[in-house]
Amino acid sequence: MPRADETKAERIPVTVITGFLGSGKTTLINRILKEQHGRKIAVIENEFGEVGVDDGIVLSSQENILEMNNGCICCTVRGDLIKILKKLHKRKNKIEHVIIETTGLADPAPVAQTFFVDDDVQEHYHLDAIITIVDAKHLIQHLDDEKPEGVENEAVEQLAFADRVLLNKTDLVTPEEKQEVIKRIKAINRTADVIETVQSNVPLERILDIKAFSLERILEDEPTFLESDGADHQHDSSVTSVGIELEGDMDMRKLDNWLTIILKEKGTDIFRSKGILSFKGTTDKFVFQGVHMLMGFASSGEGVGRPWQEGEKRVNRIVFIGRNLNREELNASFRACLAD
Ligand SMILES: Nc1nc2c(ncn2[C@@H]2O[C@H](COP(=O)(O)OP(=O)(O)OP(=O)(O)O)[C@@H](O)[C@H]2O)c(=O)[nH]1
Repeated sequence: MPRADETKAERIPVTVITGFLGSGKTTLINRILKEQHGRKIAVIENEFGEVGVDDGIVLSSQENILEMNNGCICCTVRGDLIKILKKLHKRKNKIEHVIIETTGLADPAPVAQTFFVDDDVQEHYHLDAIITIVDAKHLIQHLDDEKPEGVENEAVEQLAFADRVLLNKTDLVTPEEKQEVIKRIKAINRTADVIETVQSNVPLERILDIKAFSLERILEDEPTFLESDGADHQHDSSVTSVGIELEGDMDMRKLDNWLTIILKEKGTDIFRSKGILSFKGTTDKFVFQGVHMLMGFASSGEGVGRPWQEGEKRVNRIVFIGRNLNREELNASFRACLAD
C-alpha cells in the first residue's frame, strides 16, 4: 500500500494562474512555455469576453493549449473543465503538468474545489498551487472598487486564495507605492510569499512543483469551501465586454489615434482592451494591448504572437472589457479605422 504522499507524487500537478484583467497571466504562461523545453505542459485557458484574442498571443503548438471560452471557468463551465481533465490524463502522450489560466474576473475558489470533489480528477491530479498575479499599478484601484450588495470583489478573492503572489509591473510604481501595495496584499493574505516581478519574470522553481496548496489553510478561512457548488457567488454584472470582428486591413494611424483618445477619456471604466490586427502595408500580425489608460502595439515581426498563416483570412479582432461600454459607438469607430 503506497503512503499518501507517494500516491500524490504520481499525480499530475496542476497550477492555477489567476489575477485581475491585464495583470500579466498570459505573459507568465508564454514565459513558462518558452522555458520549459522538453516538459509536457498542457495549458487550459479561459478568457473573458465575447471575442477571444489570447489564441493569437500565446506562443506554442496548439496541441497542448485548450481553450474554454463558452463561459466562466468558476461557474458555468466547471463541468467542461472536469471533462477536459479526464480526457487529458488518458492521452498516450502523457502530460506532466497542467496549468489553468482563469479569466481576470474569476473567483479561484470553485476552480480549486474541482480538485477535491470529483473522484476521477482527484485520483489523477493534485493541485500544486494557486499563483495570483497582481498589477502593482492598478491593484489598489481594484481592491477599492465598490461592488453592489452580495457581489464579491474578484481582486480580493484572488489574493485571499493565493499560495504565491507575483507582484508584477513593479517598473510602473515608485518604491513608496510598491510598499503600500505590499501592505494591502499582506492585509488580505498574511501567509503567501510575495515575489516582485517585471514582465512576470520569475524563476519557475518558485512557482511550479512547489506543493504549496493547503486545503487545511483554506478550510481554516472558509470552512464551507468544499460544500458550496461554485454557483453561489455573484459576478459584478456591471462589468461586460464588447467584442468586434472585422475583415480587412486597418489604417494604423487612425486606429492608434482612436484608441489613444478613447482610453484617455474612458480608461477608468475600460479595465482591459486587446486585439489582433492586420494593418495596411505590412504582412505582420499586430497585437494591441490596453490596461486601463496604458496601451501599446507589438507585431509578429518583433516576435510577439504568431504571424498570419498562409491562406488565413485577415480578420481584425478587438475586445473591450469594463463598465458603461457603448457597443454601437465602439463598433462604428472601429469600422471607421479601416484603411481606404
Ligand atoms: N509595464 C509592464 N507591462 C507589463 C508587465 N507585465 C505584463 N505587461 C503588459 O501588460 C499587458 C497585459 O499582460 P497580459 O499578460 O496579457 O495580462 P493578462 O493577465 O493575461 O490579461 P487578461 O488575460 O486579459 O486578463 C501586456 O501588454 C503586457 O505586455 C510588466 O511587468 N510591466
